Amino acid sequence: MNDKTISSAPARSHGGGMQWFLNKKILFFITLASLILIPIGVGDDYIYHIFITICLFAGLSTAWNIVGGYAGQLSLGHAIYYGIGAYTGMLMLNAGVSPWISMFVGAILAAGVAVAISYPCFKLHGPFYALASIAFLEVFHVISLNWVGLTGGANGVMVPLEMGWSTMIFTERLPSLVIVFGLMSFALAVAWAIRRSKLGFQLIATRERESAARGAAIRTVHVRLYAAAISAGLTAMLGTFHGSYLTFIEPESAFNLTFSIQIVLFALVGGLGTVFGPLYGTILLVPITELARGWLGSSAIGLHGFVYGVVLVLVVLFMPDGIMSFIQRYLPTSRVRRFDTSVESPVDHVHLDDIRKPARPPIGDVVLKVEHLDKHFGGLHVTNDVSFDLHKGEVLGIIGPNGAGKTTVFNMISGFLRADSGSVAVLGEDGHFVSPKTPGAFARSGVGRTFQIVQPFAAMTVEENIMVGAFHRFRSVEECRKAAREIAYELGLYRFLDEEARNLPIGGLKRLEVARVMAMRPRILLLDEVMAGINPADLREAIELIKVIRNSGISIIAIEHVMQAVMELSDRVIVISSGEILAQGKPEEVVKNEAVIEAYLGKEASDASTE
Ligand SMILES: Nc1ncnc2c1ncn2[C@@H]1O[C@H](COP(=O)(O)OP(=O)(O)OP(=O)(O)O)[C@@H](O)[C@H]1O
Repeated sequence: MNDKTISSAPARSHGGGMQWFLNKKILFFITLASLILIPIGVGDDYIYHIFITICLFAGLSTAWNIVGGYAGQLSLGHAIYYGIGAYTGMLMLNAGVSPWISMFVGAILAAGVAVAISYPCFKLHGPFYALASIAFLEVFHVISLNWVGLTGGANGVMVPLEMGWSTMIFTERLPSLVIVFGLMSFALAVAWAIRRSKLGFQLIATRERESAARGAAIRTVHVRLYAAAISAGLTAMLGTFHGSYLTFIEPESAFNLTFSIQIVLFALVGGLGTVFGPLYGTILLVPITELARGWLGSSAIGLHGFVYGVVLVLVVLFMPDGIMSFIQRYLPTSRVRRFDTSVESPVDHVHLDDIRKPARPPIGDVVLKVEHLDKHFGGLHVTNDVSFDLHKGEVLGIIGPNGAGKTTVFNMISGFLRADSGSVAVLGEDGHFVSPKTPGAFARSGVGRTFQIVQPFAAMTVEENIMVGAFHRFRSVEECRKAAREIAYELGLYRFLDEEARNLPIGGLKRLEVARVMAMRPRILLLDEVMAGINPADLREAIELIKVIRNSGISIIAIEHVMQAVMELSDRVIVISSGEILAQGKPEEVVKNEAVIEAYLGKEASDASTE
């Protein structure tokens, strides 16, 4: 590995000339300070109320964004958790318990409810998940209306007006502003920390490509449940505060769909999945609607809906990724880059001269046993009694006509498909064979795979994509980042570290696919047509690179149509045709096999392959 070039670069930063007076961080701190200082400076109760509302919704929207933006689960039922927090606070205050305590009780209750609701619902995606979340909101609305003994039914719950910090009820507005500002800042800090943590990487990877995330050993359901619980807990804490602020709560306002939609809207307008987008979205929308309401009075009932609609249309037209994308485009970041992509070398090419080229070790014992795999899709018998072994350090090529069932076999030996019958056993690190069942279990037992149709985490940078794989091996973000840079360097992706994966050309995406899997440090590597569609120069590099990987002792199974690669790399070749193993043996033998020539290669290709 070439650490020297990677880590010794001088620090430099993004941005142009205006960085000295305004960047994203400074804007953020000015914004936060304004939320406290403007109302204090103006001293007007109504302005205080507007700023309290901004902080409340910014906090709620930030909390929602953890599950809606990071995890990509479009919940329209978040008022459930707000309502749970508000009712818990009110009921416990009536029983003499301070909101400072009930806030945490409400958060725990809401987190529990979020897990119970989300677990079955996470199987639903997009609009179906949104509809399910609305249905649950309605259930809570109906329960709160009818459970009169607990919630007071339609009459709601009031609290005695005992002023003070212990009850969170004040005659002045400033203490309420300070509390809600603190809660909003806490929500922002949690969202910021999550985005930089392993959980944040895993949530976004899950949102972008669930199958690739599962292949990288991410427990996709677990990470989304953590997100749901954290998001619900934060929402409930803000609900408890708001209950005390209003001193009254009833089902219509607590479990309200419009309220839920407002929370989502602020995050959408600000920038879905960004840390500070919900804050800016709220700051844009709440004052407009509140001021319009104040100026137009009762003649403007329902006006906020109109205002939201207009702003949403404008944002979709002019800032489709939200206000944050606008800020990111025009304001430099103060982030100091920890690597220098200006290194002189042609880093868009593989550094075959620089990277370790260990001598090839002898082929070892069996590391993977595939026995009698059978798979049907409806009436189609896709895999019929497929059995083979893979040895340590061996490269096994799989070839065959389109639709022969090669990828289906891959899916069964990486946990993405269950075989109808047959078994797959992987040699574990402890020297015993295990039979994993899920993609995560396969990954944990050392099997890493690429996908025929590349599966990048499009909205993440190249570095982040590779880090997602590295999290399988390393705990700390910095260790993962270092490992990701080293692998990016070796695979010729270093110059693109900061580039979003969606901007890479197909050759780059193929490399990224391999890089992510290599970051998992697999002992068995499954490559599904990684040479397809790349140019001859890249093909040469790719073949050499796979030799380096093989020489490091990793066992490889490669589905490949590019015969040059098959012939040069494979120690053994299996030919699959119509779901069955048609032939197997050394590459030079297989290409002369009459049945293989007939079914797959054709006479000319066979002659060319043996030349
Ligand atoms: N989920 C599925 N449901 C139904 N049929 C499927 C499914 N997946 C694959 N098939 C079918 O199974 C057969 C084998 O597909 P598979 O992708 O395994 O072939 P392949 O050998 O990898 O082909 P190629 O070289 O074109 O990638 C094809 O006829 C395909 O249409």
